[in-house]
Amino acid sequence: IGSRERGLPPGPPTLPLIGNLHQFPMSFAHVKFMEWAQVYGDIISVKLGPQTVVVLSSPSLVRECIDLRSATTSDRPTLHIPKLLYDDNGEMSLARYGPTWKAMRRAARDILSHEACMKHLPIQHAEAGQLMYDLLEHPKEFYTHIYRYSASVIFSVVAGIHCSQFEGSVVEDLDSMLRQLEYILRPGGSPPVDLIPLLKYIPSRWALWKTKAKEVRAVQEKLFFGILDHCVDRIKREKRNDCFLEYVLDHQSHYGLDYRQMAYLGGTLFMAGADTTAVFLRWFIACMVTYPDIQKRAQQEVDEVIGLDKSPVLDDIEKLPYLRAIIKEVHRFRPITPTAVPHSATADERVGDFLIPKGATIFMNVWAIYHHEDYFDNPELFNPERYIRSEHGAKPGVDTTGLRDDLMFGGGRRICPGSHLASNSIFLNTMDFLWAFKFQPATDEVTGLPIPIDLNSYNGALIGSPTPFQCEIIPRSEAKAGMIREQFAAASPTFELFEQHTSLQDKPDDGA
Ligand code: HEM
Repeated sequence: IGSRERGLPPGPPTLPLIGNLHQFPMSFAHVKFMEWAQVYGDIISVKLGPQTVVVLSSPSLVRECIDLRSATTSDRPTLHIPKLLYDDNGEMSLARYGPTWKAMRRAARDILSHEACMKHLPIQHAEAGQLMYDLLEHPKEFYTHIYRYSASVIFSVVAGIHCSQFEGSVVEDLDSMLRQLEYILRPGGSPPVDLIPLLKYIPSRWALWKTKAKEVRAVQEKLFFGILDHCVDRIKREKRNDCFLEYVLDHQSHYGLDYRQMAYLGGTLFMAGADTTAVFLRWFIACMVTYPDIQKRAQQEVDEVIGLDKSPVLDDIEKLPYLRAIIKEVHRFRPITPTAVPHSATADERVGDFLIPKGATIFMNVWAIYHHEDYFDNPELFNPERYIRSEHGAKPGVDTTGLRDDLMFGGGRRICPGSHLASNSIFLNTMDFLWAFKFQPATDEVTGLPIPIDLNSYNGALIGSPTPFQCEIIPRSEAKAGMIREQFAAASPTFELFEQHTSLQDKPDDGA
């Protein structure tokens, strides 16, 4: 036990019984995996006791193992804490590859496909308008405004609930639950139960992680069931607003989902969709503040294409190659989920000379691929120009097999189903931001000097959010500030299609 079996990809030397357990990174896993890839190659294996972890660090390997062989590499590893929270298949993004996951995935696709997302554009536009208004009126709280925006888009589309404010709304409930979840999943938050299975049998009174998991489970149940109950109640009151959960309730037997699975399908979408888009937008702002010349050039492009007397619409993005290059570069430079979400193999797979054994956990190290010197010139430099020069931003003459601009959304059958909704938000918001505002460093009140943003400072968890930073967000003209206020006021009829109450404790207005 612990030693690397014959045929496995190479990796760091192992110790008897524990393998590489003593070296396995508890945070910033993408960085350690990349260091190992630089020594042992683009496919490595790491032993955690008897368990094998394979890490892929080249686009062609991701294509071969994750995309082309997705029939056998689309499972998820079973981990102790997620199991305490969701049993085996309760939560779609961690569910085993099987009938329950397939049913949830089919339902999610019906609301998140490219075509379906076109129907969500009016609410995305209206929400984007509120975000602009909030940034205009209270720019210092931009972290919260961005989070409210991205969560409220998902709540509107999935549950028909528009949250006009963070405080006292389901957005705040979701945020507080996600922070509790992060707490129990944090590195060192529990002993290595998955690696030393005997620990699972420690009685709850001595195993704090079990108590905490129970608490989070209860909070999630209250939130997810509360929202689904709310949709049922709305249908009964004949106040439908055509949200996704109403549709799933109507087609329950078609999807084959029970009440709990429907509630948790909604919950998965809230959890997977809110933080991710918000994190991208924060990185975008951080990069614009840090690189004023790039910001200026993008603003020139936006001004030329969109003009001064109208605000951007989604189709404008096609005419903005430089902004599209910036978006790709932000995704490359600071991928939101640097190691994606691990897959697991359901059969032995041979890759070149190596074996990926059945049951192995497979990471695609998006970070290592996007920072690979064989593919990208000076990968640590934020340089959108690379995407103007070549399609995937790669060095000239490099074999780009498998290099996709959407590697940050994962791959194979588990690829992110929310990518269209997320990309539409990102296109709309970044055009809006550049059209309306100038982003610049905050000023240190004592020294009077600009406060730089440290682009290397972020949390090393599954989602790599930049450490909270300050900046100044200034309207580019009074005329634009006026248009933002007018557009926000004009969005009221769109918001009225959704429920306006912001907390599950509030009683919805039944029009009686
Ligand atoms: C920029 C924003 C986003 C990024 C970078 C992102 C990234 C990812 C990644 C890397 C995965 C794992 C894919 C794999 O296993 O290969 C994933 C899965 C998932 N994402 Fe996203 N995501 C984003 C936005 C969203 C949004 C807006 C939603 C929902 C509306 C969403 C819903 C999901 C779900 C449900 C899964 C689980 C899929 C499965 O296991 O079958 N994501 N996402």
